[in-house]
Amino acid sequence: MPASAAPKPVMHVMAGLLIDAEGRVLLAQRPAGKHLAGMWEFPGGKLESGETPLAALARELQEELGIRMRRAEPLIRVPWQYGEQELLLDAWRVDRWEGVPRSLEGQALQWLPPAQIDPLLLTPADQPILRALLRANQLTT
Ligand SMILES: Nc1nc2c([nH]c(=O)n2[C@H]2C[C@H](O)[C@@H](COP(=O)(O)OP(=O)(O)OP(=O)(O)O)O2)c(=O)[nH]1
Repeated sequence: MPASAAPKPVMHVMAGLLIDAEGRVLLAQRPAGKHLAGMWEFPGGKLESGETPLAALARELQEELGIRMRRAEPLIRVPWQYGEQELLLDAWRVDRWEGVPRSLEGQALQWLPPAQIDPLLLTPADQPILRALLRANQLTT
């Protein structure tokens, strides 16, 4: 099989659901010119080679929002496919951090109660993540 026909490796993407004291979650808007531009997502990004998932999440939150992640717990892993690219979207709840999240990469940010998020404004792969968050919240209230 020619190298070009080899399947692309699955892309492992970390997504951090920052939950504030009022139970709101932080959303970031994907910038113009990128895949899924204009859609809302959870801050995060791809693992770099040799990086552990949690180290990658902590790095992305530092780079994008300027915060130091202090506590995270796994929420759901969502296998997805965008065109030829297979993805594993690895979503964690982050409920403790240092610093005030701010936009360091020009992305719009907003805090919303999960029940008020319109799933259609999220990337398609984030819709199962939102459902998992709403389910988890129902179990704890
Ligand atoms: N970070 C993040 N990516 C997501 C989410 N939902 C979702 O479908 N994705 C997709 C969008 C991209 O196709 C892929 C990886 O996103 P990324 O943020 O690391 O990469 P990017 O497209 O911004 O590109 P790059 O400039 O960082 O290389 O994951 C999400 O909630 N957070």
